[in-house]
Amino acid sequence: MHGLGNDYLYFDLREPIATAVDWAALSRQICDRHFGVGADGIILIGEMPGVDATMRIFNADGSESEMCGNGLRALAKWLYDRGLAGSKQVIATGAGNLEPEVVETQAGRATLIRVNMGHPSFDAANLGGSPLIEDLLIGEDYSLVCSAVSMGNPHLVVFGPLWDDDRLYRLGPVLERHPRFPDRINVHTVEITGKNQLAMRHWERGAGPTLACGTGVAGATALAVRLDRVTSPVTVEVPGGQIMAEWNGPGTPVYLTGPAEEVFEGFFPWP
Ligand SMILES: N[C@@H](CCC[C@H](N)C(=O)O)C(=O)O
Repeated sequence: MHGLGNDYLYFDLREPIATAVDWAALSRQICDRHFGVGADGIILIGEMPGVDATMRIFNADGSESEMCGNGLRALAKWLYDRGLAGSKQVIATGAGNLEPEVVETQAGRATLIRVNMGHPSFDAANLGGSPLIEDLLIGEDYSLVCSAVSMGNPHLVVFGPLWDDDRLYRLGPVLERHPRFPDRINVHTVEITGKNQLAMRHWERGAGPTLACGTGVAGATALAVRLDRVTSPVTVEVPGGQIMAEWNGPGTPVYLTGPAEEVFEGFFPWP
């Protein structure tokens, strides 16, 4: 399934499987776009009392993340389309219990999902001591003004004209592994394109360039509102399409509204 081209392979683990699986290794292997199926990561669907489902996400390089915004919308669609949950859901993630709601359907299938993504955190402690904005030194004599935000997972935002491929592919991996962020970080170039509009490109931790990053959109929108650069609601243009983000300031959660699509279903031959 995918949300705006940010694609994941989902494993339904509500019935436990007999084999012990190295999920990190499986993710690396199956997400390879030439030697595997190809995806930005894998998502494990599980069960737990009190919620509609649980979700774990591994990036294509095998690293595990706390959360995935596009992946969560697609999981909500999966549950809804199969009659496993209603339109208002609660899904347990590494970033806490989050609440997707199916807001549009076609022929009984979810097409648009609005998600309460939880509260953004600009708290220094979440990002290895990074303040809201700083001059991040890259190499010996080059620095970038960056902002950092956590949506359960960490994001670095660089406001300014949208980076071209050359800049994204050069700076993305360097910033992802900047020593300031020992757990690595998702990197976003963000251009303010209107009072209620942003354009973004992403270099994701563990996945590289992706067509969309939901938690990144949520975090960047909260930062842009907090810095008085846009007013909520905000339409965000990402390489894979458009998504809507809302944030009404400190003490309130970020909401994201966007599509999700299912591409195929199959059976995995567990050894
Ligand atoms: N694409 C996702 C985020 C996936 C995890 C991320 N790469 C990380 O390591 O934190 C989204 O839509 O939020």
